[in-house]
Amino acid sequence: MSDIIDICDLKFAWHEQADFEFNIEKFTVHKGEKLFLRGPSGSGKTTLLSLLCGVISADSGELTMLGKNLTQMSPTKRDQFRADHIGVIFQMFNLIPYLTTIENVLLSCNFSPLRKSRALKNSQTLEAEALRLLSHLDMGDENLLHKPVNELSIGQQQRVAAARALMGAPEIIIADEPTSSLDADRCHSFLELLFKECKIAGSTLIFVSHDTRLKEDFDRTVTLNRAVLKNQKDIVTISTEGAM
Ligand SMILES: Nc1ncnc2c1ncn2[C@@H]1O[C@H](COP(=O)(O)OP(=O)(O)OP(=O)(O)O)[C@@H](O)[C@H]1O
Repeated sequence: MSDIIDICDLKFAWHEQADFEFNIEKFTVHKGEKLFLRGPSGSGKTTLLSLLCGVISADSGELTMLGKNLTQMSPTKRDQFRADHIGVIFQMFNLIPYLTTIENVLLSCNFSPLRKSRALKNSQTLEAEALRLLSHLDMGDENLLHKPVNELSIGQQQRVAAARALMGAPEIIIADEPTSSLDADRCHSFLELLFKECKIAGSTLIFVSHDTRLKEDFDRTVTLNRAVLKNQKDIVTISTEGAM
């Protein structure tokens, strides 16, 4: 299996005096993998996702995605890289409340001609592709499509956020605790839909959750460990369960 993400000797601290430092010797994610990322509160899950999304940059080391070293890119190039190659599902979904379901899904293509052209390979128009994805996620009902998203239930908003992330078939989907506000049944059915769509799009999934019951459904579990060291800094390392 080829690697889609490769981290080598990466170091990151929020600032010089911070009591928290990332120190990742080696971390790889394979193409098409479904990865479950866990760790106690404060262990750095969101920080790692921010590094992967290029919102922040490592202090040293290498973070290579799709063969490109993000640590050598300018912030503007990283923003474009994220728009082209990464679909993000946020914990609070980050939908635009006054826009409709379909308008929110179309947003993904606004900043990426690449994703726009990929979406148009699947369907004749962007609207048709958004509708196709929303239908697969059980959100194709005409009444729901044209409703402002702040009038949708949490479960419905979550599926709109998933459709937005999947629009234009990005190579990587990053999901930051998207199921935290769902009951067990709805959580399971959401995961099934997400897995199915990632498979169709050929996307690699990195999924953060505190709910370790979900990990059985994933190819591999990665745990962030925060170790308190004598020099007052906590160093975060990574350990893995499951086949590499
Ligand atoms: N913007 C920031 N500036 C300074 N320190 C930060 C910032 N964001 C996070 N931290 C610190 O980095 C460490 C890791 O935080 P992070 O949010 O990545 O953990 P987490 O595992 O996602 O936690 P949780 O599960 O509670 O969301 C914490 O010590 C936190 O205080």
